[in-house]
Amino acid sequence: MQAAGKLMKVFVTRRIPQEGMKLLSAAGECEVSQWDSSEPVPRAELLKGVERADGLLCMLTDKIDAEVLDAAGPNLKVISTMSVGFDHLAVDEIKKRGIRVGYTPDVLTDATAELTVALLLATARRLPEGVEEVKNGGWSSWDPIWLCGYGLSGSTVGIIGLGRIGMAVAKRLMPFGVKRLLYSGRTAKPQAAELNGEFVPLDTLVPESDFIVLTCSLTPETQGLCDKAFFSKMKKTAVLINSSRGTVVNQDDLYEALSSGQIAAAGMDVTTPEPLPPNHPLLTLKNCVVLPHIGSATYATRGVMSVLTAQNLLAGLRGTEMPKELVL
Ligand SMILES: O=C(O)[C@H](O)CO
Repeated sequence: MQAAGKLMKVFVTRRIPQEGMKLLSAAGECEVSQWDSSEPVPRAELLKGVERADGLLCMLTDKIDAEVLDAAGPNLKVISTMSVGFDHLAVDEIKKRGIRVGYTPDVLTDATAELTVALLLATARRLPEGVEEVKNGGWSSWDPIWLCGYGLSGSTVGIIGLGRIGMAVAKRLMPFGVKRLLYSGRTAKPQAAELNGEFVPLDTLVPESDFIVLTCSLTPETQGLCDKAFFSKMKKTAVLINSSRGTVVNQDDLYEALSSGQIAAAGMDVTTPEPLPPNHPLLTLKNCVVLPHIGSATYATRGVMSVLTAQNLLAGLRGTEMPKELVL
């Protein structure tokens, strides 16, 4: 509990939407210091900023490990991340020290699902290539065999990780005339029944899907899941979409699969590293569409995420129930 009149020390690792910052200052309970930049906080500044902090408001770009927790010291009660993913947090270390964690599930589901569908359509129907051809004079006439791609109608869609976002993606794709919805993951999901989703092993999903969508979390089981062996089982006409985490895909193997025609195309909103260097081999391929991790990037969603992150932080500081606490 806060001693009377004493402000809790909070470090915010980035410039965030003002709704969230307003909430923190309106609470009048914390002394906030902030890395006030649109670039990630350098490691040395993070280690300095977090010293003696009671609360840390961080981003998915900040690696919160034992070194950061040691630098913070024993006052740290709460870490509130402005993300639904938490693979950047050393959960075991955090749990050991009794620090609570807040995160932002649900509020970004619709925006992320919408972007995933947009990326799938853009990749399958070759939109970036088409736009480029219009600009560079490559469009000479309407051509019966030019810039053909793959459509969803009558297709089989395979979703790996049918959680909140996976389900929202599936709901949006079915009205395009998808014939079969397959999904793989740890457990069968009762909610998949409303879409006639079939829970199948990966060995079935991979060879039978026309579109494979990755919406799983990054875990030891999913790290490097999409590798040479995985791509060799996919249809040559299949499209891979990744809106989970970059390291679920082995990018060297993906490059091979795309450049050799082993698979048709890939659309990735997440990469390793982020940002992907502009000279990365994947960016030389026409059948690879890469976005800069913008799944949740609508004005409204980012505003709501910042508010929820601030609410979680304040609740953690007060020792009350958080709107969205990660159960460690
Ligand atoms: O984990 C998250 O929150 C997404 O990847 C970005 O919004």
